[in-house]
Order: sequence, then structure tokens, then C-alpha cells
Amino acid sequence: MGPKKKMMSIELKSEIVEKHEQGVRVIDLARMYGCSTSMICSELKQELIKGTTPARGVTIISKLRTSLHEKMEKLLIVWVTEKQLQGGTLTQSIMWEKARAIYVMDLRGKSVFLTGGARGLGRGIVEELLSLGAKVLFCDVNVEQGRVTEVELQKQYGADVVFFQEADVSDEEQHKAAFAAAVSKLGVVDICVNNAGISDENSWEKVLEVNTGAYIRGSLLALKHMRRDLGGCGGVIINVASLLGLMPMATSPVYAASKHAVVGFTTSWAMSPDQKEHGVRWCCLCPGIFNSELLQETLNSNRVYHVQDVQQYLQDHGVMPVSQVAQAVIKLIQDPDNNGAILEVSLAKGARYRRRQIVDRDGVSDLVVVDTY
Ligand SMILES: NC(=O)c1ccc[n+]([C@@H]2O[C@H](COP(=O)([O-])OP(=O)(O)OC[C@H]3O[C@@H](n4cnc5c(N)ncnc54)[C@H](O)[C@@H]3O)[C@@H](O)[C@H]2O)c1
Ligand SMILES: CCCCC[C@H](O)/C=C/C=C\C/C=C\C/C=C\CCCC(=O)O
Repeated sequence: MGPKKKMMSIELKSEIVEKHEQGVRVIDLARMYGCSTSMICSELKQELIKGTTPARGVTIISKLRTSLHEKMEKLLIVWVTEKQLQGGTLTQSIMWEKARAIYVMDLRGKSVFLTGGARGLGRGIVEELLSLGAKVLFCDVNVEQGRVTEVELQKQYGADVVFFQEADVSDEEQHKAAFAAAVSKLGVVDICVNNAGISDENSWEKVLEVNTGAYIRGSLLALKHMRRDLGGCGGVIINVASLLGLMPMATSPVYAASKHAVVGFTTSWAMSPDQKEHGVRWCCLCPGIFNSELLQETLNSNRVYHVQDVQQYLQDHGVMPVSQVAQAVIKLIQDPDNNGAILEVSLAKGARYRRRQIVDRDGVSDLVVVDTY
């Protein structure tokens, strides 16, 4: 039997709600009342739901507005005023464009740790990030290609904004050392992209080590470093999964299992009741097939079952360029309101946020479809 849940009197609950409304943080309330932050959060949520009238609903929503929204509105008002003073013309679409530009996360000077950046999608993401002014340390097991990529990107973007570190992320020590190198070279890690992946149905242990184990380790390393409640600066964790993290495929049972695990892990952490205190945003990218060395190697080997089905699929559906998928990662990083998001990317439909299906917690398979943000 698990530990007995601590009961709270009604008086105590309303005292907590009152203190929270006066601005006392969840973590401080937890310390004050000697219980967990998740218990405080669930009490606060229950109170909000019970007492809601339309008028109170508006008050609650306005309290949920983040300081980011307020900052954005202030910047927009300043910009509109300046434009009007200069006698410029303002249309709704110009203002909308400007609001978007203010709203998205500014990547200038942001520090990124990415795995598997020597080639393929990883390299594509690094290039997009550098072009938007971020600094990146990427690691890869392929030392030769990693060094070539580092030299090429340093030539284009500058020697002090992009660094390569040799690491096999299936090795705990090497993975930790690469993350530590990012902190030491960049000062901080604001964004962590777990991207290094393999596809080989003959080697299920290795696939799970790289595609799942290293993603979990990398996410937890980043979370520990970023958590605001532990003195960090907050941040974003992007886990590159696959459409095969959302659907089955006879060609690739182990690969699909490894990617489903990543989606489950990432979206579960995003639901943490302490997420606001952590200040860490969790997202998944689920692309269809794009044109990388991984795809070519898979097609030229026996690493999937029924390889002719993959070839047929490619003939029927085509294949995305890496740049399309890399830009989708930037979209995920820049949207500040998408904690828990799953972004699907396909040639046919482009980049689309997935509406989430929640299975009833009693285990009955009634599905509730919700918009997550
Ligand atoms: N190519 C596709 O069609 C496709 C589709 C959906 C998702 N994905 C996923 O996208 C990610 C990137 O794939 P890609 O197609 O660019 O592959 P890729 O093979 O072209 O690039 C992957 C990079 O990761 C590195 N890597 C592999 N194992 C590593 C390890 N143990 N430690 C450190 N680095 C390691 C490789 O050396 C390589 O540089 C993977 O997670 C993959 O599963 C690929
Ligand atoms: C439509 C799913 C795309 C997922 C791509 C995956 O992450 C990476 C794939 C790399 C190599 C190929 C592996 C699996 C094949 C995927 C689809 C084949 C479809 C075959 C069929 O229709 O049965």
C-alpha cells in the first residue's frame, strides 16, 4: 500500500488559496504547509473549478496571463504609437505580423545543446539556429563528420558561436560530458534538442539505448540544469521523435516502440503540476520521412522489414527536404505557449500541431480529444 494521502481541512485549503491569490508561490506554499507542490497545485485547481462563475472565469483567465503576454502588448503599443507619430500606414495584417515577430522567442544569444548534429536533420537544425543568432554546441558519435561540419559552420557563422564535441549518447559518461561541455562553452543551456537517432530492426537494444535511453537521460540532464526552482533560468526541451511515435508501421516495430516511448515521456513531463515553477517547456517533433543519410542507409540495407514497402511509400508520397523539418523545429522552439505540444510534419500537410487524445484514466477506451494550447 502507498503512503496515505494527507487530508486538509477546508479552512486550511481556503488559507492556501488566499495566500496564492496574494502572490505566494506554489513552492513557498509547499514549504510553509509541509506538503508537496503537486498537492498544493491540485488543491488550487479544485478550488478554481468549484467556484467558477463567468465573472470569476474572466478573473482567473486574466491571472493566467503570463508576464510574457504583458511585455508583448507593451512592446506592440510602443511600436504602434511610434508608427502613428511617424505618420505611417498601419493595416491589421501589418500589426499582426509585428505581433507575431514580438511574440516568438528571440533566439539571438540563446544557447543550445543538440545531439547528432554532424549531418542530416541535426545539422539542418543547427544551421537554422545559427542563422537566427543562437549559439550551439552539438555532439555526435561520428567524429570525422562532426569536425567537418564544425569547420564549415564556423566559417559561415563565426568561430565563437558553434562547437562540436565528440560523444556517443548511448554512453552515460560521454553524454554527460558533452552536456557539461555545452554549459562550460556557452555559459548556460537554454534549449536542448535531443535528435541523434538510428533505425535498425536487427539491433533492438542499441535502438532503445540511442532513441529512447539517451533522450530520457538528455531530457533529465537539461531539466536539472534549467529548473528555475533549483536556480536555473528555465528553458525548452525538444525531443525529435517521428510519425512512427504516433502510429504503428510493419517495417519498423522496434524503431516505432523507441519513438512512442519518447512521445509518452515528453508529454507526461509536460503535464507536471510543477511545470510553471520549473519554467521548462517540453515538446515533441514527429516528422514523416525526410531525405537524410539515415533514410538512404535504411533503404540500402536490411535494417527494416519489407524494404520494398518503404520504397513504394516514397514513390507514392515523396520525401521532405531536411530544411522543411528543421524549420518546424524552430517553430516549436519559438512558440512560447506550446508546452506539451506534438508537431507533426509531412509533405502533404506541412507542420501541424496534433490535437491530443486522452484515454480515460479509469482505463476505458473512451477518447477525449483536446486542444493542448
Ligand atoms: N530520416 C527520416 O525520415 C526521419 C523521419 C522521422 C524522424 N527521424 C528522426 O530524426 C532524427 C535525425 O535523423 P536523420 O534522418 O537526420 O539521421 P542521420 O543518420 O542523417 O543523422 C543522425 C545523426 O545522429 C548521429 N548519431 C547516431 N547515433 C548516435 C549516438 N549514439 N551518439 C551521438 N550521435 C549519434 C549520427 O552520427 C548522425 O550524425 C533521428 O532521431 C531520427 O530517428 C528521421
Ligand atoms: C510515415 C512514417 C515516416 C516515419 C519516418 C521514420 O521516422 C524514419 C524512417 C527512416 C527510415 C525508414 C523507416 C521506416 C519506414 C517508414 C514508412 C514506410 C511506409 C511503408 C508502408 O506504407 O507500409
